[in-house]
Amino acid sequence: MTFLVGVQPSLFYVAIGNRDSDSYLALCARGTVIVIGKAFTLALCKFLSTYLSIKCREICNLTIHRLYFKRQAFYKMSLLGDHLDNPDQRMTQDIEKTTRILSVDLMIPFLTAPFIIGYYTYLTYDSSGWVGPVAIYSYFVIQTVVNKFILTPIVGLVNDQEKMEGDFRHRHMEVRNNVEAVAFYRSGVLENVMANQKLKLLIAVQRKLTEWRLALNFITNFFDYFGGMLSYFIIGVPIFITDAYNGATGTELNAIVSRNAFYYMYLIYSFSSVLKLAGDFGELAGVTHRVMELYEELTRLHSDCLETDRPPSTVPSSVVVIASDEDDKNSSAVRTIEEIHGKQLSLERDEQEEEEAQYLLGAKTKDDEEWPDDGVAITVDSATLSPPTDNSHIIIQLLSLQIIQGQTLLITGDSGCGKSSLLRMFAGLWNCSSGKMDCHWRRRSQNLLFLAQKPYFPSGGVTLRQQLVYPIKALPVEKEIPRLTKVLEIVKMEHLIERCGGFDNNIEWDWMKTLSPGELQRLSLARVFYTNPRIAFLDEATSAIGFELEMHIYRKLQEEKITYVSTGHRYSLKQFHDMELRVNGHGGEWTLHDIDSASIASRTASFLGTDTVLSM
Ligand SMILES: Nc1ncnc2c1ncn2[C@@H]1O[C@H](COP(=O)(O)OP(=O)(O)OP(=O)(O)O)[C@@H](O)[C@H]1O
Repeated sequence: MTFLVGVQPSLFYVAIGNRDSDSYLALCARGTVIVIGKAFTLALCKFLSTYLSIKCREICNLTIHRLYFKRQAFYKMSLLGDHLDNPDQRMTQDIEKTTRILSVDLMIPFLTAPFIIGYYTYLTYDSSGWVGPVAIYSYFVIQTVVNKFILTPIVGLVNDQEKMEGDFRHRHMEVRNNVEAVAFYRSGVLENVMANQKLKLLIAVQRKLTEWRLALNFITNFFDYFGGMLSYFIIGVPIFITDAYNGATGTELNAIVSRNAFYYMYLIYSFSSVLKLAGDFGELAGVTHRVMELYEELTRLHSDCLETDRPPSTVPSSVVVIASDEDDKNSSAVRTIEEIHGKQLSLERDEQEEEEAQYLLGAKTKDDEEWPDDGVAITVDSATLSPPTDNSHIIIQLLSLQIIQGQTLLITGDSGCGKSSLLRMFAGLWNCSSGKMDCHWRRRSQNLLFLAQKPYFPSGGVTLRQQLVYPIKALPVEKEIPRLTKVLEIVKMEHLIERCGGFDNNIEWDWMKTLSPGELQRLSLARVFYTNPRIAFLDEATSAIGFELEMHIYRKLQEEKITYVSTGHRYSLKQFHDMELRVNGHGGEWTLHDIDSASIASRTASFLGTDTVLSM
């Protein structure tokens, strides 16, 4: 199409020069059709390449999501992957940029360039002999060498700029997530200074990049415009030096000059376009590097997997269990991943994937029998625990104990002694540095449910039902309503039903910011009553709740026959536990002993009504 559009003026020169009105009208009609064709082709190319970039983005994002959400990789990455900045930015922006530059900006020019350059080289040779192609090719080589020198620093700077952008945005996210605390501290000025520091770093890199781009743009524009002149230098060769068109009339010469100029200019333009892609390549290299770093880090984390209670097959990141009543279990168990979540995209489809999905749906898997069940959930044998990033800090030394269904355990100790860290070890998030910890049950929420110290409620159109059944996925099942209402009544949060406009109303407000800390803790505990796990691990789960409500909740846990392992500071908690593990926090010392619940209950009774908090 470009060729037809390009030679059209030379045909006009002939028709107009010969005063041939019939040819002139025919050329007008032909020109219109060609332009329509060209416009349509260009629009179609853009459409297809954009479509391709969307598809590529989907594939890359789904692949990285799978690795990121699989087996707590996101946790390990935030804990151990300090050298990898802003994984969220890499997933949300860098992948989009990579696929857009690759598919929209680079692919079509790159695919078509060899054909265009080959064809126009032939046309140039045909009309000017070897002088034309040699001149244009030499011109291209010089341009490439100059570009190369400028492009190398640009790649590094693009990489830096992306990192600074991420840090800058992260600073603002942090303020947004903690608006209330910042307002209470009245620390707006300090936050301003810290945000400005990040901004300054970003602006400095952007300035440098802009300066290098000035040089790049100057060189590119210079070669662009000089290319226009070069085509006329070449046209002069057959006319003035080789006398090839001596016999041509003025009109014919006009047509020849117009046609040949188009050939040479288009060849030069094709080379310039390929070189202009160099800028895009620089940017592509910068962002692709960031995406690949993330991919490699995630692959490394999985090759070095800490989790041992699950077969090493990949658990599809988006597989979650549908809330179902007992009698629904069998029907939900036969659902495939596709039925539940729509088509899943998986590059390395795993044989065990379906099996894992069934396991998460509550169906028995064939190796379920391999898991012994004598009521012992966890055995810790001479385990020494340190934070993963600091082996010299010993939290607990040579700990030996068993977590058994039916036997409640209270972990006590001063703040920072390592109570939450022990739960991290039980949950398989941290490994013991020596000794052994075996989890005899599959770590799923129906067996072992962990409530973190800081409650978590996802936001963005999540319904009350979904919050209650988290971490499983809820479908609107009418008959579950009495059960959900009962669960809310236990934690005295039934007023939420009205506030949320029912169980299935999409809530737009931020749960974490709107509900009080006590309400958030009560709603977390509602999840325990809903899930009804065999053992619940409660990390200071009642610290923001009044004394009486705490007693009520622990009594309900006992009524529901849910075994629990709690951490906490309140003396009153002791009466609800059989054993106490006291962590001393000095070089990892600890003591484990039975609790005489009866005497503690009578002592606690004397405090009742005063809501006194006593340190243990
Ligand atoms: N990711 C981490 N990297 C390094 N050290 C950590 C990490 N997380 C916790 N620690 C350290 O491990 C120790 C134990 O922390 P942990 O959160 O278990 O205390 P805790 O007993 O639960 O405290 P609190 O009662 O205040 O909740 C602390 O000294 C803490 O600073």
